Amino acid sequence: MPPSPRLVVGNWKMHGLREQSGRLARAVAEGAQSLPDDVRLVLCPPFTQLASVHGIINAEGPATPLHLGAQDCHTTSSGPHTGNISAEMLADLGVRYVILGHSERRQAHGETDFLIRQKVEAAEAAGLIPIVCIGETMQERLEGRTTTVLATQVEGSLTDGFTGILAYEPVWAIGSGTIPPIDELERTLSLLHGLLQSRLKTDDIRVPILYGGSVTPAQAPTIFSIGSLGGVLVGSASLEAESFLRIAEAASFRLTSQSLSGPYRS
Ligand SMILES: O=C(CO)COP(=O)(O)O
Repeated sequence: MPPSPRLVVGNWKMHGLREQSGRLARAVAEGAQSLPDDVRLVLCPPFTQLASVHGIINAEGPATPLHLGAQDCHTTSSGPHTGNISAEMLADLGVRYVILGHSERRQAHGETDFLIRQKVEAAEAAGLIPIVCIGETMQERLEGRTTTVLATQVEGSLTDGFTGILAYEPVWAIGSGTIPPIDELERTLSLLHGLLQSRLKTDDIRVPILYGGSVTPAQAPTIFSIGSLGGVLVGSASLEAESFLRIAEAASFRLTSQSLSGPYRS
């Protein structure tokens, strides 16, 4: 059976005014048409650009490998929550994916695993695919607590029948220009697969695991040499069409077919 397409997700964070966002989305949409068919792209612009980016993606027609994602949602579908956006509102706009529990939200907005799980429930109820971020800080890593931290986050942030996407983003790697040593990353992915098995009480894990943190065109071939990797979550390098598309090209299994026998690919 051919492997599932890899996902290359661009998290634009709080970047992008109308003109620049439009230019970036159009360039990505155009480049996406010539990508290998085992790669899918997701653009996650700020809320203010979702509608216009949706228009640009839609203009490419239903067969486009490019989809729309948001960067957060509220736990409920509507109500007196000034300044918040619900999963239902996102779905209504044509959004398909939503990033939840990003470390920048965990740290700057005090988001807990429990809150994130409630958001995951809301996203699932609205028909969105949640991309749940987890990852250890440098201090936790130095204290040898990575496994415990990841186990707690997987246990607390995911719903019982979770069918979304898990993104492993070591906090210390984000924006640092550094990625974990590749053998360590491979071991962590294997660990996460085991944690998913016990959290979801099944050996048949279909949850793709993405890596995020300083993914660049230069690092991408090394990262994608891990056959079991479901894709990547890209920050800064997604703000330029050329670098984002180069990462997407490197995601194709055609380049990495020799390493497809990863430790837990089913
Ligand atoms: O936080 C990230 C994606 O969600 C990663 O950001 P960078 O790719 O800029 O390190």
